[in-house]
Amino acid sequence: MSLPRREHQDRAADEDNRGVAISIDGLARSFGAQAVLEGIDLKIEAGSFVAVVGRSGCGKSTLLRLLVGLDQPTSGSVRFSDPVTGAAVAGAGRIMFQEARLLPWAKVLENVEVGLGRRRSLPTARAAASATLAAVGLEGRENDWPGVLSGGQRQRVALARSLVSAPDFLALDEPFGALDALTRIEMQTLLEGVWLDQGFTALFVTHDVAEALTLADRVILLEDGRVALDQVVDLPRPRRRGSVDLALLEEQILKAILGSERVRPEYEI
Ligand SMILES: Nc1ncnc2c1ncn2[C@@H]1O[C@H](COP(=O)(O)OP(=O)(O)OP(=O)(O)O)[C@@H](O)[C@H]1O
Repeated sequence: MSLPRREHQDRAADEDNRGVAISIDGLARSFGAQAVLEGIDLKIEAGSFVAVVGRSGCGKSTLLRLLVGLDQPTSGSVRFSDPVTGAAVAGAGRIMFQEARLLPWAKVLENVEVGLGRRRSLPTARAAASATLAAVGLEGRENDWPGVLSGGQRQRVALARSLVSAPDFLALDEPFGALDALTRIEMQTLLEGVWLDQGFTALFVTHDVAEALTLADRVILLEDGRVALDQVVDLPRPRRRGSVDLALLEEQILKAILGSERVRPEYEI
């Protein structure tokens, strides 16, 4: 099932846009003597899609965990605010991981309802979970057990569980990293569709620079605990995979990550 698409530009002006603006100031996190994040300063526009890339261990997951309140910073702050009034709002973000982390003893629909927290006892919970499941292309699979689903279908359920509460911010930690190449493209298209439709602010961690450029308005490179590159991706959607524009940006970001002398010939344009 496909979702209705709205143009990105239209969505920015849409009063129903529910994304929050995020202001990250001097955010630092150390584990013992290891300073993982050393002072991250970022302003994230409400409803934007920001990708975070960087070498393994540079602190991408640590940043996401701090943003959704799964961890506390050593210093610095994160502020979520209403884009219209500027008033601070309590962070109501959700996070999606590389593994679906479904409850094996609960059916698909119940797994989605888990995303509602205490609101799952409301009479509207079941309908909300069904509608969200349909929006991720799993209509009719409500009563399946997670064990019978493919990896891609399990990630669809995980996405539905993240979205059912209508979050204003969604953090995604390599959500498609374990999927095969074709399923990954399908999931990227699905995610872009629900993001365009629902207007939440998205922060997406990936090792795959091409994936970041396909989806994001902005690509942030983390290195040595800081933002080493902040690249705006001002290309129309849906982006054409393999286009020259994307390839040029990919080369630039890979050079920033690997160092220009270490970019292998296949990345040269
Ligand atoms: N709870 C923790 N206790 C101790 N060290 C931690 C903890 N969480 C993360 N680290 C360390 O912080 C560093 C950054 O980890 P993080 O998972 O944020 O990196 P990453 O960029 O997401 O890596 P990858 O791309 O491999 O997933 C690593 O050296 C890791 O061992």
